[in-house]
Amino acid sequence: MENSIEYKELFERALEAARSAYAPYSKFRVGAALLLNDGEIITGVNVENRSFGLTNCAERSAVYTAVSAGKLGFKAIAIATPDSEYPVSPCGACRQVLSEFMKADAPILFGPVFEKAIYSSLSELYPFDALHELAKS
Ligand SMILES: O=c1ccn([C@H]2C[C@H](O)[C@@H](CO)O2)c(=O)[nH]1
Ligand SMILES: [Zn+2]
Repeated sequence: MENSIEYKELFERALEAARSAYAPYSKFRVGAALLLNDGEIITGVNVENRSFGLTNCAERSAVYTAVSAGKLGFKAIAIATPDSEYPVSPCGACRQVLSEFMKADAPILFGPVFEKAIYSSLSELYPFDALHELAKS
């Protein structure tokens, strides 16, 4: 499963999305690709602001785009950080938001390129959240 074509495609979509990142301050582009239960992929990018604290991460942009389109049921998420040498994992805020919508065993992969990506899961990145089952179809 870890090298499946499905995950390579998901990661490549995240990488492609990262080109649209709005990151003039950090110059650190991030793209995220959410895999829906029906196979559709929805992407998001980090959107920065000159008031730095208002920055929205790529992961949350993807989730909010999907939910705004009436789509729930997220199977996996890939996060591409092409400007980093090493994998960068989702921040705490994004882990909390992902936990609202994804099952504990949902795969989360992240890396600068697919070949260096780390395969993790929501339960590994955000443990002790198993009791909240609303919206996790
Ligand atoms: O997992 C991550 C890590 C960082 N960022 C963004 C926030 C900010 O715009 C830039 C630098 O931290 O990268 C994300 O979107 N997702
Ligand atoms: Zn984040």
